[in-house]
Amino acid sequence: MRGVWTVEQVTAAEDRLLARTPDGALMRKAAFGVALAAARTGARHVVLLVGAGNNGGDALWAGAFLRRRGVRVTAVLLAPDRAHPAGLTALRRAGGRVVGVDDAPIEQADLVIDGIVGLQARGGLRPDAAALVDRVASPILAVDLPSGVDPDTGVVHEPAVRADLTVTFGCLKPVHVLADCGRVELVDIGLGPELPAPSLRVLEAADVLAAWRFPGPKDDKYTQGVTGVAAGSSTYPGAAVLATSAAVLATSGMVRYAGSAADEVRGVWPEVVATGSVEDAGRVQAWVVGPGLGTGSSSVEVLRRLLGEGVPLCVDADGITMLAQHPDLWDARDPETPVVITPHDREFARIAGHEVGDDRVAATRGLAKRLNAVVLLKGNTTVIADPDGRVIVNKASSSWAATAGSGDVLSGIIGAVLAGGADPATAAGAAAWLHDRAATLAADGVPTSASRIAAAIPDALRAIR
Ligand SMILES: NC(=O)C1=CN([C@@H]2O[C@H](COP(=O)(O)OP(=O)(O)OC[C@H]3O[C@@H](n4cnc5c(N)ncnc54)[C@H](O)[C@@H]3O)[C@@H](O)[C@H]2O)[C@@H](O)CC1
Ligand SMILES: Nc1ncnc2c1ncn2[C@@H]1O[C@H](COP(=O)(O)OP(=O)(O)O)[C@@H](O)[C@H]1O
Ligand SMILES: [K+]
Repeated sequence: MRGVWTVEQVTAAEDRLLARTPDGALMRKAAFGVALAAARTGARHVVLLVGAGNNGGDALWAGAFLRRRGVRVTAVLLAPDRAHPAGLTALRRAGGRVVGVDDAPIEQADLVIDGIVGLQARGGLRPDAAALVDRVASPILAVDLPSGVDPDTGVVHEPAVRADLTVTFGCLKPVHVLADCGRVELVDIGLGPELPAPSLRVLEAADVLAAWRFPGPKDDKYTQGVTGVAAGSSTYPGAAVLATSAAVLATSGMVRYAGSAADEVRGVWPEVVATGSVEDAGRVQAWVVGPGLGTGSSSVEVLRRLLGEGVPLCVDADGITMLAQHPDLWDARDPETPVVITPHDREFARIAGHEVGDDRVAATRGLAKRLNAVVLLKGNTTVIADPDGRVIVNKASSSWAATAGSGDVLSGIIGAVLAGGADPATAAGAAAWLHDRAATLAADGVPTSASRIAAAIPDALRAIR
């Protein structure tokens, strides 16, 4: 698990660290990390874009270190009267060239270092900076974060820098897990002891494995957690097959299916215990409800019944629409029963009563608190919020999951991990992580489909075991 801290948290921690470190030491440490990363690219001529603050200071100091290694360095000052004085002196002493915007040798650079703005960034690039960035054809190394991208929300305020590599300091900030920063390198500046509990978390392979339930010598088909799937309709039997497939492939215990697509499900998966209705389904340890289910009165009653069963529930697709249309459905639920809802943006708007907006983390966190449910907001970056305020973020490794029915697969995986007994937010996070890997594996560089994503679940799991 990796932690992510907001600008406010980082700034407070840096203030405490600054108070007990010699003047300028932190910046030089940070800048040295930038210089090392720049040197590793093999660039012979580095152009620094230098803004008014400490972010520009980092770039200037990095330029000084690079110059001492024999690299040609030209600093372009965007705010000449406010450029970091010590950094500027260091660069000049090392033999670096300093020019104004009009003389920027952008086209001659092998590497451009973006020191325009850092943690204090507000809005997009100003016109003079934007005009320079527009001319860049070489790789760009962003200091701390790509300028023009909001540090806390990851919103890209055009025009913005598109970085190939971002070198950040002390800890990851939200921008690094919410936006495209290229490859992200973290330089240790000793901030760790000053940091509070992280604002966001990113799961790693080991966390995903730990959330999964694998059979041991004492297990049988029931003890690993039975997953129930209530999905599909005569119009959408495919959703039932997809969600069930994912549940079958994600766990080795038992999967029950209840609904009107029992024949279709049985035809694909003879091992699934399929019945026509949830009343006849038998006991499960978690339910997936909603994909392709429809929103008519009988579907509403299915959802009401399952919300009252007292087992963890993943509510997706039509299930979310029904919760939005009939808020009284929540009354059927014991508030202690974990519920995970998995909206995409339009479903989010339906159930929240407002658009997601720019701050996807805040929106997801707010809805989770209001509904007392885990909310998984889908997209290229999936945000998972627990009602207690904890948030997991999963940035996709590819966009191949943007294909019809892949959400049904995700809900099946979530149900399986929930049935295995994982904490609901962790289950949702681990499922999103694995779903993304399965999509990337299934695609292998060319378009794929939801069935293939489901079929790649075992390979995705095998790759991390
Ligand atoms: N505080 C510390 O201990 C450390 C800070 N470091 C660096 O310091 C940076 C933060 O420095 P600052 O607090 O000086 O702030 P910045 O360098 O982020 O911002 C500088 C100025 O740019 C202005 N600005 C905001 N948005 C802009 C935009 N879109 N275009 C142009 N200008 C804009 C701001 O109003 C501010 O006055 C970090 O990102 C990091 O690079 C590092 O040296 C590590 C240590
Ligand atoms: N651009 C994207 N990059 C990566 N993953 C994506 C992207 N767009 C959607 N996804 C993922 O694909 C799945 C789509 O789910 P959903 O919108 O419910 O589709 P459907 O209703 O067709 O099943 C979600 O897991 C979502 O996070
Ligand atoms: K920057």
